[in-house]
Amino acid sequence: MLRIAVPNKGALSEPASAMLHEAGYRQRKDRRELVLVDSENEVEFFFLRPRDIAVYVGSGKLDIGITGRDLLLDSGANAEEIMQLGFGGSTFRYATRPGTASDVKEFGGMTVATSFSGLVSRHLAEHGVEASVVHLDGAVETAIQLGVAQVIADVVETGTTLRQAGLEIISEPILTSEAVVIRRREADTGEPKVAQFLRRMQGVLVARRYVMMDYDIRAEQLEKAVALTPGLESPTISPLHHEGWVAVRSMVPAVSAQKIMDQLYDLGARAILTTNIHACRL
Ligand SMILES: Nc1ncnc2c1ncn2[C@@H]1O[C@H](COP(=O)(O)OP(=O)(O)OP(=O)(O)O)[C@@H](O)[C@H]1O
Ligand SMILES: O=P(O)(O)OC[C@H]1O[C@H](OP(=O)(O)OP(=O)(O)O)[C@H](O)[C@@H]1O
Ligand SMILES: [Mg+2]
Repeated sequence: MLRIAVPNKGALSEPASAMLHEAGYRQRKDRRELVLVDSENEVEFFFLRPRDIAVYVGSGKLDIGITGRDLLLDSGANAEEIMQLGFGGSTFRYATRPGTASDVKEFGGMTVATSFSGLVSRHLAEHGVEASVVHLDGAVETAIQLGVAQVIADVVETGTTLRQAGLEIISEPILTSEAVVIRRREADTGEPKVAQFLRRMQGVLVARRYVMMDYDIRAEQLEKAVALTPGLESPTISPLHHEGWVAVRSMVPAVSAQKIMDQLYDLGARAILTTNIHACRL
C-alpha cells in the first residue's frame, strides 16, 4: 500500500481532496475520518495537519505527501518537492505599518512575528539582518497592533488580510508557494506505485488545463490551422467524405480556446467544437 499524507484542514485541504477524487481515489466523506484505506487502488490516506506532513514524509513514515512549498521549506524536513499541483498559490512576504521600513536590511533590532519561524530566521540570516523572530500560531497580522512585533512575515494571497490590518508589503516575496507533492529525499520516485500516483495527478492537471478541439477545414488551409493547434504531440488529421476537406482533432490550452476558435473560423474552419477532457494519461 502506498501511504499518502493529505491536509486535514486549512486552505489546501479541500482542493487536495478534490484533486485526488478526480484522479480516481476514494476520499473521506466525514472530516473526522483521519485514515482512509482505498483498497481498490492500494492506497492509504492519512489526513494530517498541513504543517506536520513534511515531518512524516521526511522521516520516511509516509511515502508521499501533499503540502505547501512554504510549509515544506519551513519544516527543514528531509523531503523534497516532486510535483507542483497548481492550487494553493500564494506568496510569503514581510509587511509592516507604513513608514516602519522599506527594505529587509532595515529590520535590524526589530521583532518579526510569523508562523514560519524556520523560513524567516534563515531568510534574515541570509541577508545579514539581526532581528528577533517571535513564533505565533496564526493571525500574525494582529501582532503589530498589539505591540508584539514591528514586522510580520506571512502568507499573502489576495492581500485583503494585510490591507484590513493597515499593513503594507515590504520588499520582494521571500518565496512563491503552491501545493506540491513531496517525497523523502533519496527515495526512488520511479518506484512503480509512486510513478503511477504521479501519472494520475499529472493526468488531472492536463485534463484541467486542456480541452479537446475538433474542426473541419479545407486541406489547403491545413498547415496554417495546425500551426494554431499543434497539440501536445501532433494533431490527428482524418479525411472527410466532402472532398478537399479534412477533420482535425487536437488538445489546446483551455485559457486560449475561445481565441483559437475565432482564429480558426477566420481561416475558414467550420464545425469547431471543444469538449472537456475528463481524465488522461500522456
Ligand atoms: N489564503 C490562502 N491562499 C492560498 N494558500 C494559502 C492561503 N492561506 C494559506 N495557504 C497555504 O495553505 C498552507 C497551509 O496553511 P493554512 O493556513 O491552510 O494551514 P493552517 O494555518 O495550519 O490551518 P488553519 O489556518 O486552518 O489553522 C500553506 O502552504 C499556505 O501557503
Ligand atoms: O492575502 P489573503 O487573501 O488575505 O490571504 C492570506 C491570509 O490567509 C491565511 O490566513 P488563515 O485564514 O489561514 O488564518 P491563520 O493566519 O490563522 O492561519 C494567511 O495566514 C493570511 O492571513
Ligand atoms: Mg492558516
